[in-house]
Amino acid sequence: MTKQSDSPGFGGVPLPKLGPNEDFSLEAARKRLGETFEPIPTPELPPADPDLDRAVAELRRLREATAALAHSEVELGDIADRLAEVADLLEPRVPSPSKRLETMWTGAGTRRSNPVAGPENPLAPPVQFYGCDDGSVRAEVTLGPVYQGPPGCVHGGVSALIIDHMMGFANHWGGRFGMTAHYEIDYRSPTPLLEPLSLRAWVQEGEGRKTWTHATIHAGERLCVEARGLFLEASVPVPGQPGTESMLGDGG
Ligand SMILES: CCCCCCCC/C=C\CCCCCCCC(=O)SCCNC(=O)CCNC(=O)[C@H](O)C(C)(C)COP(=O)(O)OP(=O)(O)OC[C@H]1O[C@@H](n2cnc3c(N)ncnc32)[C@H](O)[C@@H]1OP(=O)(O)O
Repeated sequence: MTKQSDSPGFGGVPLPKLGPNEDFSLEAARKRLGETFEPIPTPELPPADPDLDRAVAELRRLREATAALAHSEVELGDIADRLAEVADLLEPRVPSPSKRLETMWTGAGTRRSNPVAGPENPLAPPVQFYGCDDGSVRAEVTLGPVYQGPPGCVHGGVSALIIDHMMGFANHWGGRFGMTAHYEIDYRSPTPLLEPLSLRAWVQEGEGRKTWTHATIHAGERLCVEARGLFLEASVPVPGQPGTESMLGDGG
């Protein structure tokens, strides 16, 4: 894959080291997370086109940059025109949103396109999860200003999004599946932007259709967020495939 160009940052503030720039090799991850683990045994997840992930990674750079446009010295009219040019080029050539919902459920679709870990989704940080021997899933991520809630801190809803997804992934790692039926979150201390956050989730208990799962977000040693969720195994109709139902968990 072509390396994403290094960004000098905007307005003199270095950009956070977001997912696409990180070294996701197993060795690097082991060093970062400091434990014995293997990556989630997903099938190979190659992009449909070798330049796909790079194109979306560039969109992420734009996302961070546009979030800072209001306080920049750039000529905004020119920027708006150039961005419109790219959008005009893309829009007529990409599938409709409903068609996209169908392709998301083929092959590695949901894993590559979900809003937390999907490399194909510009909204995703993206977070790369690893499955550990102890049954938990872990990840490390640094979030930038687009995810801000309180001053300098991650928006609570963004933490909830990440937590919901990682509990789902923990279920998957634990061989259990389900729709989120209920979850509760305690925000124990502010969750900082621009600092590495350690994410962890694990299945606490499973019985019949029900799975109870826990998750935490730490900044260093400090606990920022903890959550408990109840997941219920359920079949969901798959877009574009009438009569097909997917048990959550087999879509990747
Ligand atoms: C999604 C992508 C998957 C991709 C997979 C790729 C591979 C894996 C890789 C990566 C993992 C990705 C992870 C993604 C994570 C994202 C997860 C989400 O965002 S899910 C969307 C939000 N959730 C909904 O939209 C549910 C909406 N709700 C429903 O559809 C239903 O309410 C449902 C299915 C949850 C339950 O409905 P019923 O009719 O089946 O349940 P009843 O029969 O009423 O209850 C069964 C039991 O559960 C209890 N129950 C039901 N709801 C409860 C609740 N809210 N709180 C407490 N208990 C509840 C009941 O009291 C009952 O308990 P008693 O059997 O009597 O003991």
